[in-house]
Amino acid sequence: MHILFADDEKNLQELMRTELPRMGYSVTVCPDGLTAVAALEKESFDCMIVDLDMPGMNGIEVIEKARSLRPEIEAVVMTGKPSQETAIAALRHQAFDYLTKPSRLADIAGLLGRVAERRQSKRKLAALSHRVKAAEGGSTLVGSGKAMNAVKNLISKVAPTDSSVLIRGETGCGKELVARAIHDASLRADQPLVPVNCGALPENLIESELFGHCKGAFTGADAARTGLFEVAEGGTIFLDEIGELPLAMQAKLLRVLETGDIRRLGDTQTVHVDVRVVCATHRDLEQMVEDGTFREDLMFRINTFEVSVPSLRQRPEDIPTLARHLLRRHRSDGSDDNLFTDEAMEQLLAHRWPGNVRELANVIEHAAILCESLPIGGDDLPQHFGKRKLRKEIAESGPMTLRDLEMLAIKRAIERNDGNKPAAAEELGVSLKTLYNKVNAAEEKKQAA
Ligand SMILES: Nc1ncnc2c1ncn2[C@@H]1O[C@H](COP(=O)(O)OP(=O)(O)OP(=O)(O)O)[C@@H](O)[C@H]1O
Repeated sequence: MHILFADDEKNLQELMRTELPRMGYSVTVCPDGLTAVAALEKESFDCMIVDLDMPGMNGIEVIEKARSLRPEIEAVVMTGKPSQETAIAALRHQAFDYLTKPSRLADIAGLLGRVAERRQSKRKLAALSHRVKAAEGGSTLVGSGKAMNAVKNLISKVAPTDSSVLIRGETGCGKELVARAIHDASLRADQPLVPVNCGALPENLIESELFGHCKGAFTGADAARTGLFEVAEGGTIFLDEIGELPLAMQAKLLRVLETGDIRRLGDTQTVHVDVRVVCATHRDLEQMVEDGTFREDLMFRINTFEVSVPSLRQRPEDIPTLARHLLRRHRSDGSDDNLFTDEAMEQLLAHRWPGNVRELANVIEHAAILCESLPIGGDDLPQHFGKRKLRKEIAESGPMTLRDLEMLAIKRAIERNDGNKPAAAEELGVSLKTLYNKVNAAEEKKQAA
């Protein structure tokens, strides 16, 4: 670590000049606050140790200046006249620690070891966030067709408020991405966004996951655990698949949303949390209310605003941009305006996408792996796109007899299997003999005609 040491005591300056390098750190020693600020303007430091009482500019003023010049720096305050006021001032300026003089070198070494650990954790966290972002593909909502623009417009209006939002849409259409976009455009953007998949949590664990538990609250609760509502403090909790929440939990969630107070399992005290709630579902909540499986009061509480994310079928105009964007998650080669052949793009546009953008993302990943050099061609797409081609041919061919239809399916299966008839028969679920009989019968019919 590179350390800035600022103190007007000459003997301390000398001591640090020799001892800090012996501990393995490089150091710049300054005799007063103004020189320290000048050093901060010139280079970056991992940590600064500043004396509180220095001529010209005191330690707190130096820290204040450092916060704007080098926001990442860890600050340690040193003083020969400790007082409650100076300790509070140091805390307010987010000082890492507060040392009283005279300090033992062993204490300073221990303290710098802790600073180094914190720097390392911060770096690891930054690297992890970077990896998570890369894996999730960032939070950019791709799509500029009318339907998607309406969604973006609504997001920009609701994001800055603190209202609850209910995001609706088919599976894989981008509900979580919309939740991220709402969080990122809100005043809570610097605080955590905590996604919870209510459908993936076992019923007996939901309460402790959301609200936490005390040690010994139930068999197996060997240690206290912080719930996700507390983890999201100051930020947003995203309750995905809210329709899957059991009725008993719905009642508890409603209470939390109304009071902002949570109670850890096994605790007698409540804790107040400041968390914005964004929920999502692909289920028909109104129908669930009618069926008695979703509480009406909870539905009213969570849907102050509703954002409906269109299915991919409803916005085919976004498929080319989305396909290019998703391909760029895996491939950086090729030229942006020639990433897919016309045939491949036609197949993508003709598909119905029941799994929406997630299905498109999977298809593109598959193609990105298979395709050696871009553009992606029709053959790089998964096999079921061939079946889709069949559906398109049927749709376009006008009236057909059942026999014609059967022959078309046989022809395409043989093509797909590169002329391998046993494989085609297996795919069609018939014996090889039946396949030959049908092909021969069709040939005879053709010749007779
Ligand atoms: N408009 C979009 N722009 C870019 N990527 C998108 C878009 N919509 C969805 N995706 C991508 O598609 C995948 C699925 O999206 P997401 O998880 O947000 O869907 P979901 O509706 O929350 O799914 P589920 O219903 O299964 O919870 C993700 O990889 C996401 O990045």
